[in-house]
Amino acid sequence: MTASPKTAARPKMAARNVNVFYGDKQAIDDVSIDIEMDRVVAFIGPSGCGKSTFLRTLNRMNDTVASARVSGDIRLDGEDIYAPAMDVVQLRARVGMVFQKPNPFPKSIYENVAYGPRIHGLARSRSDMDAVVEQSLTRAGLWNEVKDRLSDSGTALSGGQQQRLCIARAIAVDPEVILMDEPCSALDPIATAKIEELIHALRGRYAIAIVTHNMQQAARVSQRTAFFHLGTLVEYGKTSDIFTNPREERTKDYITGRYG
Ligand SMILES: Nc1ncnc2c1ncn2[C@@H]1O[C@H](COP(=O)(O)OP(=O)(O)OP(=O)(O)O)[C@@H](O)[C@H]1O
Repeated sequence: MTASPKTAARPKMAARNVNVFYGDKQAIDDVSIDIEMDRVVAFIGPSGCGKSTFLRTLNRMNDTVASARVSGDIRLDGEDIYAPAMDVVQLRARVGMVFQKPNPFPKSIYENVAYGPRIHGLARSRSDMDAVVEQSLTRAGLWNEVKDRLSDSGTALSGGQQQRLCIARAIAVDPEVILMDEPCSALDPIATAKIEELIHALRGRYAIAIVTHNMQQAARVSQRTAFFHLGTLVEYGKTSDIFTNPREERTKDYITGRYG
């Protein structure tokens, strides 16, 4: 189905008629959606409905799965991200990703953030790099907690701090879109609240898509919600409408906890 709520926002990414197969098994069935600038879209739906698979099509992370095959059309600012000429390393800098389990490199806090800008040539000098690291950690809400121990290992931080470090790492290469795949599922409620505050703070600067199992979280952090079921996009619209007045019976059943 095609789903694009009436909105003045500019689509940053446009997916049309996207299908994903793992071998013979179809995981995503004809999904079309716009990901808008300055907004957070939450992908919700029961386990196995294809949320992560669809999220991963948006920066070609499915390329890393040998059996995965993607068809359809996905554009970033009008540019076909599956075109043969697309530089996938560049794409993944423009469309960054934060995973379920925080995965800092086994390197210093500073190096975790500096690594991407260095390989993308985004800092010309040590002082440039220092500025990028400070700005990224500040935007990720972590600077004050780590500024006096930048040479400590990233893996020595708490889980919530590690996840904010991973967000700083994504931010450091100046992305346009940030994809988050259940970023709080390994975190306690306090660390989760910090990530949710951070998502609010980042909203004006990036287009953000978040997969979450937690419907309260979807309601708190997103302005748009996409409900997936059995690989299809059942309903997409304003978060307040999806949660208070869904059009589809299947959406209503899911948000009222009838299944999932
Ligand atoms: N690497 C893979 N190889 C084969 N099948 C896969 C692979 N990854 C996912 N699938 C299948 O694709 C379907 C969608 O999975 P996906 O992980 O995208 O769903 P999800 O909605 O994110 O689930 P969850 O909420 O449990 O994380 C499932 O049937 C799953 O078993």
